[in-house]
Amino acid sequence: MAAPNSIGPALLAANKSLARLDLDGHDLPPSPAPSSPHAGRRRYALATELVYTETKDQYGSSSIPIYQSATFKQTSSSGGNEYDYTRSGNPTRTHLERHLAKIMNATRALAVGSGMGALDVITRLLRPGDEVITGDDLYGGTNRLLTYLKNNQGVVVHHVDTTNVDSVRAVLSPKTTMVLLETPTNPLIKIVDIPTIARAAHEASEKVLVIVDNTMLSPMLLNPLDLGADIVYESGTKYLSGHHDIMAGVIACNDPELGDKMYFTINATGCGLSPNDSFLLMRGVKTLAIRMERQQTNAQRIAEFLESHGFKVRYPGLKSHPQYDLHWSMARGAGAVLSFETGDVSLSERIVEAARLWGISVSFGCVNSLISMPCRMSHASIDAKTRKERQMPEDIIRLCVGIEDADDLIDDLSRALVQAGAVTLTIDGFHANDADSDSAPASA
Ligand SMILES: Cc1ncc(COP(=O)(O)O)c(C=O)c1O
Ligand SMILES: N[C@@H](CCSC[C@H](N)C(=O)O)C(=O)O
Repeated sequence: MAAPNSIGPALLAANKSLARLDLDGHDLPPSPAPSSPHAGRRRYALATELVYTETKDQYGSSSIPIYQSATFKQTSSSGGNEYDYTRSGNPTRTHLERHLAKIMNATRALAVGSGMGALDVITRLLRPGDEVITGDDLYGGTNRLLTYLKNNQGVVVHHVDTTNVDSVRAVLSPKTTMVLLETPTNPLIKIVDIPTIARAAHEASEKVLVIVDNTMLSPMLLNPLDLGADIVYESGTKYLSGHHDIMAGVIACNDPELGDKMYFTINATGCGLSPNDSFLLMRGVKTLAIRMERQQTNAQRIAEFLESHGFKVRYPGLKSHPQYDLHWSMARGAGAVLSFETGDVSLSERIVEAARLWGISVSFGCVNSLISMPCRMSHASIDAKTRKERQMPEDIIRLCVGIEDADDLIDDLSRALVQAGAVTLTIDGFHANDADSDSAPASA
């Protein structure tokens, strides 16, 4: 991808002798070392930029060292060093944040201890009486935090069907301060029109911030800031790190004032990502392109396999997805999370429990494939009544596809489907068994 703007190399060279440079050879910002305002400039295709970083330490280290230090010595009693304390800033975290800003097409990125930590930092911009518009299919933890803010902080939260722009317009008002979107939604894989909603929101209220949770696609497949969002955040626990060995959250924006306000919260509350986890996230990000490529190829095959056997599959890589065109007008890929229904909760239970290669686990975006029942697991914090009102099928199974061999994954899923009694194995292959429900798989 072409760089939107590149820093003039001549300008950098001219100032080099005067400037104090950090590990990346960037001018050092004033303490406490926020991400550089020019961090988000890309020169190469994303797959290259994910890998390409320069550390310019005295040893020519090829990956960022872990500055496992809580405090930093100063040259005088009034300071004098870029970093004083890791809660306020740490060289490993700064290196990661600059790298993230670049790949998220942002001027500022901030790394915190989890995806929910990222949303907490963002929602601390809200004041009592502020109004938030968000979806009716949302990650359970997001729903929980918004409900807390509604019950305890005087924030008004409207849950509407964000796939319908008119439903959003109907509740937009000058009091709206945030519109919080997920696309594809977790777990119903509904697609939200970011540019149209962002335009409508900005027309309705000057102070509105359009926030996109990009956890399901990652910057590899979607850049919400380029589509009109003001802030993008995601759980770095998922695709960005890719191995389920850390918890992390990432926030990015292009407004320096907004970046400063969120940095203030991170420093004040102490939720910045640790040096060790910053290192691991940095390492994970480098393989994002190759992991995502493999994960989506696998996911596409599995979605087609299930659909061809009569299951109702939700995946934006399938032409049958009702918002296929909208998804592809915004995104560069379909991601690797899909869900399907069986028509029967106990049948779903049996399928999940019969799988061997697919780990029964919450989360997604990892190299391992996972299977789960969202209503009992990732979304159990949404009470049963609300789940029903929001039309979340209790039998829905979510598959989070990893990098294993696709044939092995399909074989294991086929075996689980047969063992659970969802399909019958005949001489011609698998045939879905009918269940007494509208959403049951049709007979193949
Ligand atoms: C869409 C989405 N957003 C945010 C989060 C929160 O991320 P974390 O678990 O890293 O706090 C999750 C999962 O937990 C998620 O699925
Ligand atoms: N017990 C956790 C559940 C985390 S769900 C993780 C992930 N976002 C997913 O969708 O699988 C909680 O209560 O938050």
